[in-house]
Amino acid sequence: MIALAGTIGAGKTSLTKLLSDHLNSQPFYESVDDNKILPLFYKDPKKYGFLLQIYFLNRRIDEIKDSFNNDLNVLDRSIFEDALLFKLNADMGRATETESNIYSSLLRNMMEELPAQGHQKAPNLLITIQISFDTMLKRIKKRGRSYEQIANDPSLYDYYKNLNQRYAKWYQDYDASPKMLINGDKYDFVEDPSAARQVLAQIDQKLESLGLK
Ligand SMILES: Nc1ncnc2c1ncn2[C@@H]1O[C@H](COP(=O)(O)OP(=O)(O)OP(=O)(O)O)[C@@H](O)[C@H]1O
Repeated sequence: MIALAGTIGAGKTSLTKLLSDHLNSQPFYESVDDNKILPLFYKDPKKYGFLLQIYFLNRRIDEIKDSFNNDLNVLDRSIFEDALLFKLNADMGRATETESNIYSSLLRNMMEELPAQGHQKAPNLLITIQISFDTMLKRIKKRGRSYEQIANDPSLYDYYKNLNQRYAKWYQDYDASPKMLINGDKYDFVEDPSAARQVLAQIDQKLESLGLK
């Protein structure tokens, strides 16, 4: 499968739709609107941080299991980014060291590739959409999910800034599969059909070089 990555508002969900239509494969979306824990987490991150991670971990393992049968199925977020988000939250004092250690060890255990299993759990390709902090703020505002708005909670500004900064290093260090970057500032694939075509061409080229297409 192909997994999309990128910060909040990067356009993962939109690219999942575009790409799965283009490849004639199945998209896998993690529904944000049905997530009952997310608004609780934004209200009280210290209390709900760990629960939210366990929720996401469980959901993403489900997605991996459901999507493995086609190398070109598209997941709208990779499981590997959750660790980045959780580390940020732990560094901000929203999770204890014990919670953080248990999460890391659980993730490692769940993602371990076993010789007898039919398919690897890591994606065949990770596509990261990179956007600037400015674009991130604009997209979050434009989308308007109330609990994500800085206008309602000014402390989110620093959270988002820190998250955006951490993505560059996270991408550099990521080595669980082949990977590629899409410039989400330069290519507005949601609003501009020609940018969408260019992005799909870049991805096609990468898939061909990996023998997946
Ligand atoms: N592991 C996590 N820890 C904390 N919050 C998370 C985690 N994963 C997702 N979220 C939160 O869930 C919400 C949805 O995030 P996500 O980036 O998956 O979708 P999105 O914002 O719709 O992305 P896109 O616009 O790229 O499709 C955000 O508010 C984000 O902060």
